[in-house]
Amino acid sequence: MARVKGSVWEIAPEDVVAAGLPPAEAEAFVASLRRAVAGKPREGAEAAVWQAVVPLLRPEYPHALHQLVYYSVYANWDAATRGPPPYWFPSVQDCKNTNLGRLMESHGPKLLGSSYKDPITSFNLFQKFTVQHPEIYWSILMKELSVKFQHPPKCILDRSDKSKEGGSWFPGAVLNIAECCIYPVPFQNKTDNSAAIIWRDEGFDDLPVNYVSVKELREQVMTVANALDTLFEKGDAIAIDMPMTYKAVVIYLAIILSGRVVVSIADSFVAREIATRMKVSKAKAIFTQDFIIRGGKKFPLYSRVVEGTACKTIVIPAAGTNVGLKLRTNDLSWNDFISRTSSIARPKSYSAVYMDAESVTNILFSSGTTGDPKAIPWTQLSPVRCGGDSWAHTDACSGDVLCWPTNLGWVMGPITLYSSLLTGGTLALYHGSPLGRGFGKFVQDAGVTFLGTVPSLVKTWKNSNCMGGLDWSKIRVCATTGEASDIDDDLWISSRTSYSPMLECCGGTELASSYIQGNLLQPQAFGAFSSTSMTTGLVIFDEQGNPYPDDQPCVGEMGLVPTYLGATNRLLNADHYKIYFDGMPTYRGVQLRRHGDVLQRTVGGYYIVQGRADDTMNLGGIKTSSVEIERVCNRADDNVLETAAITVKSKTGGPEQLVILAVLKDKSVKHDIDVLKRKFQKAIQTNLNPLFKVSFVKVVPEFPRTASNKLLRRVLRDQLKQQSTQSKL
Ligand SMILES: Nc1ncnc2c1ncn2[C@@H]1O[C@H](COP(=O)(O)OP(=O)(O)OP(=O)(O)O)[C@@H](O)[C@H]1O
Repeated sequence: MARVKGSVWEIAPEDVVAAGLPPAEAEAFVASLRRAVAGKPREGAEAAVWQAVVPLLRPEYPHALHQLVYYSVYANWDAATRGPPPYWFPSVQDCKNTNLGRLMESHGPKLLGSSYKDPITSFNLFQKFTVQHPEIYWSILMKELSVKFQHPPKCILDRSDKSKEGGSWFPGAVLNIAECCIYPVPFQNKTDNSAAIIWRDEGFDDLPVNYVSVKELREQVMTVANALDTLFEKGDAIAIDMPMTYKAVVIYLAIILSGRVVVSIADSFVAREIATRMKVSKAKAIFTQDFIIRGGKKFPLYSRVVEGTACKTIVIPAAGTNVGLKLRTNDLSWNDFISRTSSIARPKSYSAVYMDAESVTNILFSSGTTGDPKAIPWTQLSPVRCGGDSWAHTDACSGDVLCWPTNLGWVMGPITLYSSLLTGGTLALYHGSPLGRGFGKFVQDAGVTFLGTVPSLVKTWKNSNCMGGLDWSKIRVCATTGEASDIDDDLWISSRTSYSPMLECCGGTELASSYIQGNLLQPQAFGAFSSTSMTTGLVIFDEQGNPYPDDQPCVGEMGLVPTYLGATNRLLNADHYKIYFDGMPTYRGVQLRRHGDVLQRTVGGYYIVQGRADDTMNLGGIKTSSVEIERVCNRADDNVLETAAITVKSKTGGPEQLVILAVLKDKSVKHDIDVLKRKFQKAIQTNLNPLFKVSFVKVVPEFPRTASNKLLRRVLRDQLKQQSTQSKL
């Protein structure tokens, strides 16, 4: 961490040298810094000062220099009275060229009357309008996506059936959402020759990237759909357990195009987890690879899958054209599967199977952070929500190349697929590990314009410094999701892309989208969400279930207004009502939908996720969240990679005791637990509450995580509970 100054005016050449610039360059840098801030008020104008100095901060500069400037500019910013410090600002001119800005310019005056000013000034007003009139918003937005109905819906939202908490969306509509992804769309400038997918295999980092055109994608999807018809019934559930390669995307779309249901299983699961997911979804078959090639290593996949299921398995070779092992009698290699279309007159043509909007297209599983993973059916409405939210919030459109390293088994897989293919964008897929330089080189060579991440990935890139020298200048928007991000890691990635906005996204598999999300029409602050998403009604309530007023800073559990396009109305392995509604407070006569997150609404209307309600702790009578404590502890010592805060109760009862577990960056460096404890204690007392007392600190090699890499605090709590019987806890 760089030495931080009390203000940007105090930065001297020696600080810049200490941050890594050569002396001659440091002199020039400080001179331009002084010129940039000349005449700016020394107090209260941090945002203007930051905007003035950002153009000087080149992506290739050492991170310590970016830290020095950013933290010095905001050294005296009081977040309690001013909200989180903004680092990215929309301009009136640029925002009129964004998807949402254009939409607001065309419809704002009509919908909001004289209250409408421009997309920046009127953002909040417009968002509120979309909550009250989701039908109007979605009817406008549908014209921007490549969603084509075979029969149009009778209306957008029918609220008459009171037994349906979320209402009926698009009643009467008939379509096939996969078909909507694979045809040219003139108004999106999408032709048969446009790139639908760009991909590269790990290890081929110096070869040109590969392109799949819209026509090629369509023909491959249709061939697979024809092959599926030779083996399976309409409506069958077919699983995919393999990396998110371009072939996996072809298979995904073909299953849906042919009127079947995809069962998404992340490729990291062990045989037992595969078995559970196959059973719950009643899948008839599974697509997989012989191996997974990742980070230069070859991991068995087929053997894991067959240990988990007796279903027919279709095996794609991870490398080359032939499967690299012997298959069970009933299983098929990819080549044998495709050759089943050889007797079909036109194997590359296929008539899509049209279905109701509410038909299931995909069964996904939640991460299982709070308990057993839920089996979540996505209908044809869920992709509409994904595409619509990406169009509006991350500005996905024709010309964009979208990359979000993930898997079709995680919600971000299908979201990224639809966000690219329904908005006219191109999907970028790296077949290999996203942790190393090879991935970063792909981002550069594919011309990625939108880069999605999860916090652990950014942390790895930053700490290994593996992306040095790469040109990521085409990236115009970054995004992060999954768990709370680290402000300094976000600063790192934003600085690597000339301070493009790093949009926070937080939602759920069962929502098919984010309920809070950044956008390009509001100033962005690291680690904070600038708004609820379009049409999302959100209520933060106190422990008695009383809602806080909309415009008031507060902290509490949140609930959603249930009329939420794309959200589930059933689960396959649990009682939907019990999980999402039972015991929830009502708001304006409507029972809220549970999501389980604790949110802080700050001054200025930003949201900060404080973690799951289940992870809330009570320290000396004060309710606080683990995430909040971890945020300050992560920065308490340079050798701390990450921390987990949990509380334990002694067997005899009494107050909850705060335990901080830490993973160190350099595990070979000797650490002193008492010093670490003092540092955590000081950081918590200075930044959060002088009354919070750290009872115990433990250094561990790594944290238990869900397969999607989310910290499992409930497992840590259980482990500590067991240990506490013997230890001094
Ligand atoms: N950007 C983010 N910042 C903080 N937390 C996030 C962010 N994105 C997602 N999350 C957390 O992840 C949750 C959504 O994850 P997901 O849908 O996979 O289900 P889960 O809650 O992890 O699993 P389960 O429902 O099985 O417990 C959010 O509700 C939130 O708690």
